[in-house]
Amino acid sequence: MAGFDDLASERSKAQFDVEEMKVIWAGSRHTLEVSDRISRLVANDPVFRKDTRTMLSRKDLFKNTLRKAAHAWKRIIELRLSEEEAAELRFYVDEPAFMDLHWGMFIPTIKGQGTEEQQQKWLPLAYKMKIIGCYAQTELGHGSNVQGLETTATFDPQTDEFIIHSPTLTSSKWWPGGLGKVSTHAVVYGRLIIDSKDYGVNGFIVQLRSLDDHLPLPGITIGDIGMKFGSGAYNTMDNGVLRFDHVRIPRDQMLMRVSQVTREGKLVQSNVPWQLVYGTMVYVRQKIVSDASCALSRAVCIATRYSAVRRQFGLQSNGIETQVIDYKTQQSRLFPLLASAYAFRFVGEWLKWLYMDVNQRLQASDFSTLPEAHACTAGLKSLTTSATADGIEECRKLCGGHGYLCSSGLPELFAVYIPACTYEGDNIVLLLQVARFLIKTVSQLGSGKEPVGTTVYMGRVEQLMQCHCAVQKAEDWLKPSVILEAFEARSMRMSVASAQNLAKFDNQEEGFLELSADLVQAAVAHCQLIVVSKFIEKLQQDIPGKGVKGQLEALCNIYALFILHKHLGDFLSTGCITPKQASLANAQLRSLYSQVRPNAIALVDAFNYTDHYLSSVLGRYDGNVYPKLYEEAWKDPLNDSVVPDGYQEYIQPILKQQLRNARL
Ligand SMILES: CCCCCCCC/C=C\CCCCCCCCC/C=C/C(=O)SCCNC(=O)CCNC(=O)[C@H](O)C(C)(C)COP(=O)(O)OP(=O)(O)OC[C@H]1O[C@@H](n2cnc3c(N)ncnc32)[C@H](O)[C@@H]1OP(=O)(O)O
Ligand SMILES: Cc1cc2nc3c(=O)[nH]c(=O)nc-3n(C[C@H](O)[C@H](O)[C@H](O)COP(=O)(O)OP(=O)(O)OC[C@H]3O[C@@H](n4cnc5c(N)ncnc54)[C@H](O)[C@@H]3O)c2cc1C
Repeated sequence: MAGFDDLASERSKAQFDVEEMKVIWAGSRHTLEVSDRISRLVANDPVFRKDTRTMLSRKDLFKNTLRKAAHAWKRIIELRLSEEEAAELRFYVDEPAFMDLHWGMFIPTIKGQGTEEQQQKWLPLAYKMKIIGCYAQTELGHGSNVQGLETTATFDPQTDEFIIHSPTLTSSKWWPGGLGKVSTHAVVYGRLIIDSKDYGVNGFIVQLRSLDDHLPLPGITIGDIGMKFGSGAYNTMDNGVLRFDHVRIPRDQMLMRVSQVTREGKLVQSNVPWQLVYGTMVYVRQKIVSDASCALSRAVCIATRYSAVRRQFGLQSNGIETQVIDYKTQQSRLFPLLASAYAFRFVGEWLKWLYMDVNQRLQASDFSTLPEAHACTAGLKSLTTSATADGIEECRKLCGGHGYLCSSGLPELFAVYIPACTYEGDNIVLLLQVARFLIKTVSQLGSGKEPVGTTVYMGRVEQLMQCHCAVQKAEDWLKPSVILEAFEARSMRMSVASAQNLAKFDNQEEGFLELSADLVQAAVAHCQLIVVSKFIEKLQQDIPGKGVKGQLEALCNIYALFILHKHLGDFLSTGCITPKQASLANAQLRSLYSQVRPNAIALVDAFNYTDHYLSSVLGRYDGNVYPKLYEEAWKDPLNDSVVPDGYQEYIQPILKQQLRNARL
């Protein structure tokens, strides 16, 4: 049978130890064990079925999500799951819900921005889910511009309270997940006003709904903002609207780690930088980078398996057609995405480390690495989510017509994923933050302040502005030092050119706006360098398992040379490489595709995804695509009856009309 045989035969061709690659992908043997166990637990639990999701009405879909969330919480308690296991369970349940915001933003905000006393008061309630919280920052009129928020929190010294108010329609909170129908509490961001003076944006814990009957508290108007893109998809989430009419909260519900308001109404700044008010966004952006590798690898797994099962044209001697994965065009679209999935996995791992490191330093009042952490999380969030959103759509096209069916799993994955390019910071706005950081770094070169972290390479500005790529033959592109130098030189030269152009403006802010499109490209170049360099660093670690390191080297080179090929204009116009070297890079890329080809199925098997998680007929582990596609079609509610509802009202009259016309 086609499919079964194809995938079995592909697996037998693998030239590396798949089980060891699974460990590399998971991060450790322990993580693999946890993820494997929990994914099976979820797959075998009927409550977590997801095959009807795209066909449910919004109300039924939402109720179904509530049921799953409640069941997930019950299982977490019953099985005494650790935090790590609970997070895996949430991952494999694979349905955005209010819990994500409660655990992913509300709790981290209290931890990061609350004082010790505030943490002691609120965290136990939140951990036991006696309250459910969300993160209410964005407003109808302001999302990207956080300093432009309009909600006010005015201190009333008479009662020792803040009055939370929405002064305009555009100040209505708009978008927060979990807010619309579920959350009992929110961290609300608003302008702190004391004695008519505006002290900028701060976070406040506000109770929204009664803990007895879930009704909104007096002065609060609250609801869901409506259907979003795609069927199923992110519509499991109750993104909400919220307005305050002079709602009073006690003074101690302002999050006071960064600044405190005293009983007398005095604002006292602590020694931590005010940017910590933005801290939750740094945490979540870091998480989003790891999630990008999951979403991309999932799409790539589906497209790769299907490409080995699908056959078109080119009858071989045995009378069967060619597997589409053997077409070079298919490989040149698919394998860079496979390589990107691995690249994002490793840069995500590194970013997690960076975040932990900065957090530890913050606890010890060392704030020196905060700007670097902000630039890296913002830039990599932007780079990886944009590439993943595009990559999922490319995987849909790689699956031809069947990729457009919901049963392929790709339309819903795309619809769920694409808002990641917007939430936690619009991707362009975030790249502009990176650009500011780069321009600042360049402007400080030669001032005695050495660049640190991911900008260390800028310390070699003279060498990087002048160096010439040493490639003479295609294989030279396999040397990590050659690749690194080309990427460093490109990024350096683009940042320096932007800084030089900026210097021509009398007004730097005006210049920044005028040059912003170029600045964004410089930021992309820097972020791509980070991804390439972290992949290369990963390969310098001890990597056990037959053939594993070789496969990862091939993927690393594919990622780097694919990016070089895609952004050839940058590399050529900055003089980092010559046209001849570009064509050698392309030749090397083709040869790398041939190297990966026999291992492609094993490389996606290493993600260790269950069929439940993939939820794709095309990506099934056994490759049994056609019988299952056929079977799925019959499950559509339209096929419940042979003659459709509406036949007599709408089809029959047309047919009869045509009959009369024909007789005329
Ligand atoms: C069943 C139970 C299961 C349990 C387990 C569950 C597990 C779940 C766990 C985890 C899941 C995690 C995932 C969570 C789900 C994700 C869903 C997503 C939901 C979406 C949420 C949102 O979207 S929230 C809203 C996000 N909003 C934004 O991102 C707004 C973007 N805008 C900004 O960030 C700022 O406005 C901007 C930075 C653009 C501009 O700031 P501004 O102050 O106006 O000015 P600027 O001059 O540019 O900056 C000043 C100064 O500050 C520096 N800086 C800026 N930002 C930061 C920062 N974040 N950190 C540090 N520093 C920062 C900037 O560089 C400047 O510095 P200097 O140049 O002055 O040195
Ligand atoms: C699914 C989803 C879930 C969300 N969940 C939450 C949540 O839980 N809590 C919460 O508080 N918020 C949430 N948000 C809101 C989200 O954080 C904002 O939508 C996001 O920060 C982008 O802001 P915006 O919508 O104002 O976009 P805008 O800033 O209005 O962007 C519109 C366009 O303008 C461009 N633009 C904006 N500023 C600049 C600039 N300075 N220079 C150049 N171009 C610019 C952008 O690139 C974009 O093309 C969510 C959003 C979505 C889609």
